[in-house]
Amino acid sequence: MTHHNEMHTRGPVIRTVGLTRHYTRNKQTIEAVRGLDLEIAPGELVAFLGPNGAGKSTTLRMLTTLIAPTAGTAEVAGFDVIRDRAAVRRSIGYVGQGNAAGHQYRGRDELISQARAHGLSRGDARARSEELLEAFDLTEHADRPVSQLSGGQRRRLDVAIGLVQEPAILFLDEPSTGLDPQNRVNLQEQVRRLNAELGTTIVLTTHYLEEADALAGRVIVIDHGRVIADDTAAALKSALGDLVSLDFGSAGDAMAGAAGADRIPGAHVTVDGSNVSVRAPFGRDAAPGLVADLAAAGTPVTRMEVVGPTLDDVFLNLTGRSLRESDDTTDTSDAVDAAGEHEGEAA
Ligand SMILES: Nc1ncnc2c1ncn2[C@@H]1O[C@H](COP(=O)(O)OP(=O)(O)OP(=O)(O)O)[C@@H](O)[C@H]1O
Repeated sequence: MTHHNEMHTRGPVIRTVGLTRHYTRNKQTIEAVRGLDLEIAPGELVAFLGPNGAGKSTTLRMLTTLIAPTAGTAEVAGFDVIRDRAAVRRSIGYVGQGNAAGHQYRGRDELISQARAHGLSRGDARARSEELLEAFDLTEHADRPVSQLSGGQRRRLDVAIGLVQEPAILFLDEPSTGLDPQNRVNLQEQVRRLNAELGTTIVLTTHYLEEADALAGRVIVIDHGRVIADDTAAALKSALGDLVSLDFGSAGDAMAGAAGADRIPGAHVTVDGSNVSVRAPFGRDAAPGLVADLAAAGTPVTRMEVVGPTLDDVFLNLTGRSLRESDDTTDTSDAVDAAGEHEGEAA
């Protein structure tokens, strides 16, 4: 299969320079996105990871031409999001947080007609639609009008509609929100397949660490409208390193343990009573030697635990806040204005 949209560039498919978006609310300026410089190459699978309100959706909405930047520029598929809006739109697929499917149509018809509208042959459109209905547990609901589907079923149909179009570049805004774990797995599989088999460039937003971790080749961590980290999940995590927790028989032994741990390259050591925590790249590899040395010195470790870093640890290290916590807190403060410009979000 080939793409139906030719791009007129060979460089990055997405490039932003100083991309900025402000909102004005109650005479106050909200700097939702603050000077984003990004380059995304063809075929990349990128996750924007960040808490609620970080600016992920706003970024996606600018890249998909739904809202205009306040400042800066963005090119998608080689086209400027302001000057060549129509060309950008022809090159992309987008699944927003709202609903895409028309109410009166049956799910299957909606899928097939979207596939046809994006250039698939009648046969391919049918086959691909059935495949996606199956993948998202929608087969038995496919003949019901969309208006009669539950929130979760509609969400799955929306994601399926985004995937059926087979665009060169696909934007998914929190595609897994509202999906149960099994459907999340199905979604990830479908996204991975589009990326691998068709070379589709995929940019998705998520606040699920596990999803960014499992799915994306590249994780762009966004907080307060800025990029605070941009790398593979593996690189982000290994730069932070493992957490080694050591218990000792006494606080005195722990002090000796901390002194030993300090010699591990890149170690960040904290002591709490008779416990020593060591955060260090390759901490897992250094731990056995440290334990042996301490035993030989007469200050033995009584219990050791090694925990690999998570993306949440990465976020915590960069911001001083947990991604999960900041999620909750921002959520409440934002709730007041939730009715803003957003498309009606599925409950
Ligand atoms: N239409 C709007 N009017 C005013 N402020 C807005 C509007 N849309 C978003 N904002 C504000 O801009 C900031 C960034 O919001 P945005 O939706 O881009 O974040 P997000 O990272 O996508 O979070 P979420 O996961 O909740 O969608 C937030 O402070 C939000 O309240």
